[in-house]
Parts: sequence; C-alpha cells; structure tokens
Amino acid sequence: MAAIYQAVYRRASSLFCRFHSTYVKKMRYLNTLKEDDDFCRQAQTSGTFYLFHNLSPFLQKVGKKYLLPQLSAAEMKRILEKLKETEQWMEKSVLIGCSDEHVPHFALDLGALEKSVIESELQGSFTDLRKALFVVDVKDSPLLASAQALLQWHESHQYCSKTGQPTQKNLAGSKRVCHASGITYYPQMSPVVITLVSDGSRCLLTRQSSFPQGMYTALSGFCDLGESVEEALRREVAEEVGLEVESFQYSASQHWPFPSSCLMIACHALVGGQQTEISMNSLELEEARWFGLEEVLEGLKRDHTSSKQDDGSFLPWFPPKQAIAHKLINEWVKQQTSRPT
Ligand SMILES: NC(=O)C1=CN([C@@H]2O[C@H](COP(=O)(O)OP(=O)(O)OC[C@H]3O[C@@H](n4cnc5c(N)ncnc54)[C@H](O)[C@@H]3O)[C@@H](O)[C@H]2O)C=CC1
Ligand SMILES: [Mg+2]
Repeated sequence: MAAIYQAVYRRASSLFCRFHSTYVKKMRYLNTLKEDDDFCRQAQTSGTFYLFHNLSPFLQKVGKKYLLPQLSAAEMKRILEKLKETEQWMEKSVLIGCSDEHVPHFALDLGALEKSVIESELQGSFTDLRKALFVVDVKDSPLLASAQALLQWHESHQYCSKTGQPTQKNLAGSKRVCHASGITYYPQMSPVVITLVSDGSRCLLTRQSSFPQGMYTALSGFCDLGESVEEALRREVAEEVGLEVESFQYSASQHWPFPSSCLMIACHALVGGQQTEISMNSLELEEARWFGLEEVLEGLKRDHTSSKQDDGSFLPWFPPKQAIAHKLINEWVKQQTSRPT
C-alpha cells in the first residue's frame, strides 16, 4: 500500500509543483513525511541514519577530521541484525531533514543497545555533544545540534503531563500524542535574547563563573512568558549590567542545544554615551566590562589554549564560530573598522 503512496505522491507532486523551486519541493516533501506516517515509514526504507548513543553522536575520525557518518537503511538493518534486534528499531528514529533529491535523513538513538559492538562494527565512537559540535565540519554542527535536541525532547516527554499516561511518537518524530487526553505535544525551544551592548566605541562582554577561564561573551537571557524580544532585551541588559538600551538592531538567530533547546535571538544594542557605568548583577555574572576595538581584535586571535599565560593567568578570548556570539562580535568589529575616522 505504502509503495503506491510514494508513486502517487511523486506523480502528484511532479504535476502539482512542477514549477516550484527545489527548496519549496523539499519543504513540502518534509511536511508530508511529518503528516503521513505510512508515507514516512515507506520513505525510511530509502533514507539515511545518523546514530546516537544516549544522546552522544557517532563520529568517525579520519586523519585529523571528525566525520558524521550517515548509514543507509540497508547498513542500518545489518547493524540491527548484528545486535540481534528487529528492523522495528528504525521506527524509533526521528526525521531531521532530507536531501534536494528527497532522500530523508533520520537520527536514531541506540542507547539501550551495546555501544562497543556498534563502535567496533562501524569503526568510530559515540562522542559527547559538547565536544562533537566543535570538532565536526562547521556546516554539520546545526544538524547535529537539532538532531540531538529532538532525540532529547522525545526522551524527556515520554508521559502526558495531564494524565501521566505514555505518549506516542508519530513516525517522523515531529510530535507526541497522549491518546488518553488527546493532547498533542510539540518539541519546544526557549527563546533567549543575546545582546552585544555598545556605547559607540566599546562593546560590553561578560563572564559567568561556569564559563571556561578567560572566555567572555555577549550577555544573554531567557525571554519571560509573555515578553516580546524587545522587552526581554531591555530587561536583561538592565538586570545584568544596570544599563538602559537606547536602540537595538536584530542580527540573526541560532538554535542552541545547551543545556536544552534555546532559540538564540542575537541583537546589537546601543546605550547612551553618558550612561555607560556598569553596575553588574554579581548573582548572575562573574565579570562584565567594556572592551575597546584593539582588545577585541586580540581576543579574536586567541582560543582556550592560547589564552593561558605562563603565570597561570588567562587573557580574554571569545566563543568559536559555532556560537552566534562570535558572529555578533565580528559584526561589531566590522562596524567599528568601517566607521569614518
Ligand atoms: N550560542 C551562544 O553564543 C550563547 C548561548 N548562550 C545560552 O543562552 C542561554 C541563556 O543564557 P543565560 O545568561 O544563562 O540566561 P539568563 O540570563 O536568563 O539566566 C539563566 C537563568 O534563567 C532561568 N532559566 C533557565 N532556563 C530557563 C528557561 N528555559 N526559560 C526561562 N528561564 C530559564 C534560570 O533561573 C537560570 O538561572 C543559556 O542556555 C546559554 O547556554 C549564552 C551565551 C552565548
Ligand atoms: Mg544571562
């Protein structure tokens, strides 16, 4: 039956969206996979799989590079056979994307199965996400973050918060349903505003005690329920460093999986030239200070190793390009260096 679905879908979509772009066709294909379990089950047989083990992604080290292998459905079946498990396991996977040619990509957590058998069979290792995210090719980081975040969400939403009954995942893993209460649960992200405050010639960077030594970043904070981005930004700057924002500009956004899924909404904010005295909230921050252009340029050249000095002290360094704070800092430098002198 499902094979007919695929044929009908392909025929219909080729007619219906013959004139649509590849991107539109891809988004419509993904949406069909999320809405139609039979269609998704059939698509799994020609899909690829990224493996996780208790939320750690499987990586293969080739030379100095860390690769993120995708297993074909056939390889997936072979591994499951080796582990004496049924193909049914593949239905525990979640949809995380597809190729332009409509090859669906799934993420599957084999946490209940023997890790060493899989690692030796596939010649690689399951690696903590906090390391994996920064060693794979930077183009793979967002996919890795969203795959792990979706698997983590399913793991922490096994039961209905109203009835306590088990919830069921749909094939694509885009939602969970409690059949007792009829409630549908969708994966959530918490909105966070991250703001690079400037007074025109300096930018304000902060440290929390939990940060690696020497690392400074833009200040950030979760949006409270009911708050707009504007309100959260002004509140967080006032709360954390005691300054009033005069104007701000949206830059970009990023999904951030630590400690659980956040949607980072990155902005540049300007504070009034005369009110720049920082009054730091020491409950939240370990340090908050103004950085001039030269110091920022020096900090951008460092990482967590080169920051450490012979006397044990640490010179300032900033988050790597996988973090949206890096983009904010670079945009500020560009704006400073392109200002008419
Ligand atoms: N990708 C990047 O460049 C950066 C990402 N971040 C992320 O931004 C997030 C927020 O940063 P913070 O300054 O720690 O936030 P924050 O300034 O709001 O303080 C954290 C406090 O917010 C509350 N909280 C925790 N989870 C929450 C949630 N889901 N909704 C509402 N309130 C919550 C708790 O009381 C916690 O102590 C963190 O997850 C951090 O990992 C922070 C800086 C850079
Ligand atoms: Mg904060």
